[in-house]
This record gives sequence, C-alpha cells and structure tokens, in this order.
Amino acid sequence: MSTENTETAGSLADRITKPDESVQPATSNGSTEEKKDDGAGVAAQGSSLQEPEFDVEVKLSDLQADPNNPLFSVKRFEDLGLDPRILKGLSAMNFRKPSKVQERALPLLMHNPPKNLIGQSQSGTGKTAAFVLNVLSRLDLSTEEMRATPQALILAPTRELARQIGGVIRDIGQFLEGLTIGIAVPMDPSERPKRMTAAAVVGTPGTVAELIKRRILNPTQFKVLVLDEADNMLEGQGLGDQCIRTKGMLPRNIQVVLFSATFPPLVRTYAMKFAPEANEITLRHEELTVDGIKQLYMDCATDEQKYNSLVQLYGLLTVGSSIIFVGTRVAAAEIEKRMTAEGHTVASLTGGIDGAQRDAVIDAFRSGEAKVLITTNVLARGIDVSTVSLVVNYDVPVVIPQGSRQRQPDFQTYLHRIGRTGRFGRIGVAITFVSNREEWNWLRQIQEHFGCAIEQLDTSDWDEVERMIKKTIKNTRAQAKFATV
Ligand SMILES: Nc1ncnc2c1ncn2[C@@H]1O[C@H](COP(=O)(O)OP(=O)(O)OP(=O)(O)O)[C@@H](O)[C@H]1O
Repeated sequence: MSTENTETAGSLADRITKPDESVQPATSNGSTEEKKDDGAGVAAQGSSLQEPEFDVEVKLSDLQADPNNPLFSVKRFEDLGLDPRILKGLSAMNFRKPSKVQERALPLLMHNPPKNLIGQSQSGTGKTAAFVLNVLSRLDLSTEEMRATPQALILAPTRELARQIGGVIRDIGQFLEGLTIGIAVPMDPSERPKRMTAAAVVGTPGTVAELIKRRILNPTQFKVLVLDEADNMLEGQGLGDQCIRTKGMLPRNIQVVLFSATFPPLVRTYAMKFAPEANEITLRHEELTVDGIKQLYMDCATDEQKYNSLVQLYGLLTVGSSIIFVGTRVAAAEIEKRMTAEGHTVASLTGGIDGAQRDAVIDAFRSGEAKVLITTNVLARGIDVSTVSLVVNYDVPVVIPQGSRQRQPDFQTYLHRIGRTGRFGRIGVAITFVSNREEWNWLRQIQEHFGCAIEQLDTSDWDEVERMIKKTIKNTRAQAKFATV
C-alpha cells in the first residue's frame, strides 16, 4: 500500500468528534476552524511568486469556458436540481460554476432510484463537492429524530482528510438547518461519546467499524456510502479489509460512491465488485496530469546534496506554502530536526505523531502559520490547501508490488503528491530530487507513464534556479489560461 496507513485493524484509539467539536454544526456565517479560501481565486494566494496584477476572476472563468479543461461545464449549479439552501451554500463559498466532474457526476448521483458511481477526475477538480452535494441532497433533516440519525457515511484514508471533508460538508451545508456532522477518527477511548448522533458521518474505516461494533454508531439507516481516495482505500489489506467489513454492516441497498483521481486497472476491477452496476466516469492515465502543475527535477549527486538543495530552495519554499514529501517518518524527523537546528522554520506531520498534534500541525499549515511542511505519503492524497505553490518530492515515491521484492515507481502516489498544488485552476511547481541512476530511471518511467515532460533544473546556478521557478510559475499560469488538459 503506497499511502502511509495511519489506522490499522488493531487501532482502538478512537476519535469521535461530535458536531460541536472539530466540525461545527451548520451555521449561517460559515466560519470555519479549517479556514478555506473562497475557491474562486486562481493564483496561489499570499504567494509573491504570483504576479499581483493577475486577474483571478478572468482566469477561472477562462478555464471554465474551455471545453477541454477539467473545470469546464455547460451547466450552472442552478440546473442540477439542488435545494435552494444548498445553492446558497455554494454561492457563499463563491462556487460560481460546476467543474466537469461535478456537472457529469451530479445527475448520475442524484438520480432516483439511486445508482452506484465510480468517479475519476484529475486532482483538485472538485470531487469532494460532487459527492458532498449528493450526500446533502439525500439527508432527511425534517425531524429532530432524523437529524440525530446517521444517514450518510463518508470514509477517507486519513484523519486529516476526514476532518477536511467534514469542513466541506459544513461549509456547503451551512444553510441547512439542523445539519449535524460527526467525525470518527482515532481518539482516546476516554473521549468517546456513548452515541454518535449525526446525520452525516465522516471517518477513517477502522474507527468507523469499531464504533459500529461497539453500538456507538447505528448503521441501519445509512443511505449513502462514499469512499474518497477509493483506489487507496480498496487496494491491499488494512484499509481495504476495514472498508469491506464496514460495508458488510450497512444496509444492502445503500448507494455506493467511489471517487479518486486514480484507479489502477486491478483496483478498478475490484471497485466494480464493491460498487456493483455502477455508473462510471473514467480518464485515461495520459489525461491525468494537470497542466497548471509544472513538473521539474533536480539531479543531486548525493543524499547530502539533496539536503543542501532543499535548504537552498528554502527561500522559495517560504514564498507561498510548500510540502516536502519524503519516503519515511525517520527521514521526515531527521530533516525537520536538521533544518530547525540551522534556523529554518519547518513543521512536520507523519503517522508517527499523536492525533492532537497532527490536528495542530495541519491547522497551522492551513492557516499559513506554518509554511513549509515535511511529510510522508500520509498527506499525499486529498489534502486541499490552495496556497501550496511548491511540492518537493525529496524522495521519488516507490512501491514494492505484492509478490515482488523489486521497488517500482509509485505512479499513483506521484500524481497525488504533485496534485497538492495546482488546485482548481491554480498554478504550481513540483520538483522531484533524484540522486542516483535508479531514481532517475523511476522518474523516466513516471514521465512515460503519464506522457508528460519533467524538465531538469540546473543546481549549479541557484540564481538561475530561482529565475527558472519564477518564470515557470508565470509560464504555467499563461499556459493554464489556454489549457487543453
Ligand atoms: N465549482 C467550484 N468552483 C470553485 N471552486 C471549487 C469548485 N469545486 C471545488 N472547488 C474548490 O476546488 C478545490 C479542490 O477541490 P477538491 O479538494 O474537491 O478536489 P479533488 O478533486 O477532490 O482533488 P484530489 O484528487 O486532490 O482529492 C477546493 O479548494 C474546492 O473548494
């Protein structure tokens, strides 16, 4: 499994956040603890890598008017049969037009009788809102009793993603009176409530299964089951087993919705069993890279030179927000320690730290208080922080396929990692470090797999590197304006 699995079958430290805790009940002011920007901006906000005169409104509408762009749609949200209070929520979030995946998925999702859906779309194109709109449309909040009855279950691979999705439900549903949201992620057993009484429940699979088993969460009235990052959730053991176990405890006729940017062929076959007779929205792997993300690599002679390159880049990293992906928790801790000792301000988040600390770090990163985040694959997927303008693959993501001893490039993880930048038409830069022939080969395979160009940055001239990155952002932005993704 490529993503660092933070919750295993044995993990009993359950975290349940009642609606009034990390995710607040729907309010009309839409204030959020995990403050998101309004979604209409295109350039990385707060980044001096962007040009200030840039007209973000023009840009997003240009992208949404290009039929070849994943953000394109002919319809308006008003044409999709949504409740006026939900439309009001979208408007408050400044979502003007649906993206392609939202326009295509919503009629399929909201059709009655409900049908299953397997949906694929590039990173940062609004899959979350697509399934959240369906979830909100299907909740019955008409009585006190129903408001306290769990009706929709969304499973995500990590606590950070579960909390983020809870925030999106709250934001879009802010005008739905009585909307209650429960977050079920690992927490101390002493903090567990006796009963989870929220209409929409978002959680990680192990915790949710455990809550159902302990009769804290009543599974009998669930109408919708969503798996976000579904390929990751279903592949391999661990999360996959937990998802199957959980689904086995839910009503048989539940609507199953699977979303991801990636569905490798083997997992897709399995996904079709998990979501029988599903409608499908698919992409070829050559269509998966996002034009707004400029992909670069740096040839570093040694591991030490990798570190030196990172430190050299630091000035650029802090211009916007940046994520540095490393292969292991140990590597993350070492780099953090070394950089901190040398006077740099960096934060780190891995599966090795406790839940409360993880929440504090990701919240600080979202708010911009922490600008450089060192992490493992635990944050490779789904995390949406629109100010991220730079992603560094300090280590090329690799995987050891089952039954093999040979490491291979992890195509899916590469795509998800670089997709933490370039969100919803924004521009971003992804730099991968390679320090030997093997890594260089992996990178070449990644390039071939996605049919994309990954250009070299020359580390012998740092002024040139800086110029190149700034120029890249400018060009990428110009390209993205006429993108044919
Ligand atoms: N119709 C819209 N108009 C404007 N902004 C939108 C719209 N839909 C989604 N967004 C914004 O786009 C960003 C990316 O959305 P989201 O996180 O759902 O992407 P995703 O497709 O799930 O990506 P990933 O595959 O990386 O998980 C979010 O900040 C969201 O608020």
